[in-house]
Parts: sequence; C-alpha cells; structure tokens
Amino acid sequence: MTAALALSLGEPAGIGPDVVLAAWRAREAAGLPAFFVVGDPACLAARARLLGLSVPIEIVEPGTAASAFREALPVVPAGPRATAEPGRPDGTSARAVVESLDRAVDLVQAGAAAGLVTAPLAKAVVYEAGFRFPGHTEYLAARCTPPGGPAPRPVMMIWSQALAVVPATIHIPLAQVPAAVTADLLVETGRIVARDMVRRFGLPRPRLAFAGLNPHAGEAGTIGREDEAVVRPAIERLRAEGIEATGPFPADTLFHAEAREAYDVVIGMYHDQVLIPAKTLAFHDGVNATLGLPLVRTSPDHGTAFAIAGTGRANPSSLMAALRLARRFADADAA
Ligand SMILES: NC(=O)C1=CN([C@@H]2O[C@H](COP(=O)(O)OP(=O)(O)OC[C@H]3O[C@@H](n4cnc5c(N)ncnc54)[C@H](O)[C@@H]3O)[C@@H](O)[C@H]2O)C=CC1
Ligand SMILES: NCC(=O)COP(=O)(O)O
Repeated sequence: MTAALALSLGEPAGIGPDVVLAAWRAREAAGLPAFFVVGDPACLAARARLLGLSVPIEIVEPGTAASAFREALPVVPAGPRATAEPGRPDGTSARAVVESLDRAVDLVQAGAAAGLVTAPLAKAVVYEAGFRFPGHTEYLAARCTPPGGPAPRPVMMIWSQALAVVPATIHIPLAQVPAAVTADLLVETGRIVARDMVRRFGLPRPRLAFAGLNPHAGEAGTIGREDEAVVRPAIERLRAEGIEATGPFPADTLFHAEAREAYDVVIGMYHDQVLIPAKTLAFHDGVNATLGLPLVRTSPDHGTAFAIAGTGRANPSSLMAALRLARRFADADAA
C-alpha cells in the first residue's frame, strides 16, 4: 500500500484540529488521499467532543496508517500533550506544535510518509518557545540542508484553480524588499517554478508572468529603477534558458480575469503583492505549497483563525485541497 501523507497538528488553540477532524469525516465524499496526524491524540479527541463529532481515533505506526484511514483517524503520537484551549493560545503547547512538525518531517525524510501537510501554527507562539524561523517554508529549507552543503532555496506558491502565485521574497519586512530582489533570486525562483510546473503540475510549457516591484512596473524607470535594472534582465536570462517568462507587468492590472488567461503563474516581488489577489480570489480553496525542496509540503492557505476555533465554523476546504495537491505532487515525484 502507498505511504500515507503526514499531517502536523499545528496550533491546538487554532482551527487546525477542527479542519483535520472535518476533513477526515469528509474523506470518502471528497475523495481524499489517506493521511495520518502526527501529534497529541488527546487534543484531537477533546476537540471532537467539544464539536460533538463522532471521530474514532486510532494510534498507529506510519506503515499502518493508510489501511487504518478508512475506519478511523490515524494518529502517530509525538511530543507532549497539546493543552491550549480553543481560541486561547497560551504558549504551553508550543513544544507540542514544534515536536509534531519535527517528527512529521522525520517521517517524510525517512520515506514513511509520502509528503507533509502542515496545519497552521501561530508564529508568535512558537517564536516565544525558541522556534527561529519566520515560517514553515524557511524551517523546511533548513531541514533539507545537507551537512556542510548550501541551503536549498524554498519557494512559496499559493495555488488554486483560479490563480497560482509565487512571492520571490517571503517573510521579510517590506522595507527590506528592494534590496532583497536581485536578478539571481528571480532567476533561481523562475527556474524552480518552471521545473515544478512541468514536473508536478504537468504543464509542458509553463508561462511565468513577473509583476514589477514599483507602481506601473516603474514606468520605464521614472518611478523606481529596479524593474528595468533587475527584473527585466532576470526575465531575459530565463528566456535565454528557454523558459517562457514575461514582464515586468504592473501588478495592479495583472490579476483581472482576462489578464489571468495569459499566464500560468505570477511571480511577484513580495508577499502581500501576490497573496492578496490569491486569497481574495480563492481563500477557501487555496493551497500553500513549498517548491524547491526534496520533499512534498503543502498546507491550507489560512492561519489559526482563533476567533472561530472550536465553534464548528471553520471551513475545511483549503486543507482538503492541500491534501489532494500533496498527493498529486508525491505521485508525480514518484513517477
Ligand atoms: N501556514 C501557517 O502556519 C500560517 C499561519 N498563520 C498564522 O495564523 C495566525 C492568524 O493569522 P491571520 O492573519 O489572522 O489569518 P487567518 O487565516 O487565521 O484568519 C483570517 C480570517 O479568515 C478567517 N478564516 C481563516 N481560516 C478560515 C477557515 N478555514 N474557515 C473560515 N474562516 C476562516 C478567520 O476567522 C479570520 O477572519 C497568525 O499567528 C499567523 O502567523 C497565518 C497563515 C499561515
Ligand atoms: N502567508 C503564508 C504564510 O505565512 C505561511 O507561511 P509558512 O508557514 O508556510 O512558511
């Protein structure tokens, strides 16, 4: 039987447990691939009780998760108890969150899971507990760095049927963006995106559209010089390698319906430039995928949504889309 996907628990005070339980309950109707949770089974049992859901939980080894999945929510226990109450993050569960993630990555790297899907964590909570990465993306790059070797470049893609976007810079302050946007960064990002769109999405000739950094993509250098000095030369380098890259385009007119016909993915210069249109168009179906690493990782595109944790109002669609996309990537990587 093919290995199942490993799902990290995420922040217990958030909606992670809610959407995990809801996704498992929808597994047959939604045609979900087999997955197992890595973390505290008691946290999931408590949330199921709170929500009035009947969800049998089975403690498993990773190798038996796929066969257990039909009848019960399989859980590979990891870390200490995750006790934070829904809607009330208190830091006491930070170690449970981080150990769940660490163990899930161990299992993927050991081949005991086909890929990693992460439930949202609360960045401020894990920072206080010493987690030193801005997000999963950067943490996973560190986990995938060979001893003594260079760190691989992690690429964040937010994907839905409506729109795929990639921020070239990820979790950095806006004031640092112009200096961080280098031609080498854009070329490396473009190569990773083009390769994964061929290999994992099955597009024979993906079309990459680059957003400019400045208003009107710099208006020929009159509103900032980065678009002509950095972005355009990077696009030319990618084109010289045979990659179908275009731009830089003004970001404000790059996301309307007709514009979206002309490309398969937008590479933007900073996080909010491309995540705002992506989440506006497809919040509940969007998936956050990490490209450029030697493992599969996806997650829902939303965060911990503390205000609705434990209320039954959390929509599990984004997690379900993340599970499907992780399976698709894992199968493509194995082919
Ligand atoms: N991959 C990850 O671990 C991510 C973690 N976060 C973390 O989540 C925390 C909260 O972040 P926010 O910016 O408030 O974003 P958020 O996505 O948690 O919430 C934004 C809004 O969307 C609603 N919402 C989110 N998911 C929903 C769902 N599945 N169903 C129904 N409504 C939903 C929330 O109630 C809220 O109104 C922060 O600590 C942030 O760091 C945020 C994004 C990704
Ligand atoms: N806005 C997306 C986000 O912050 C998720 O980051 P990561 O935890 O996937 O690195």
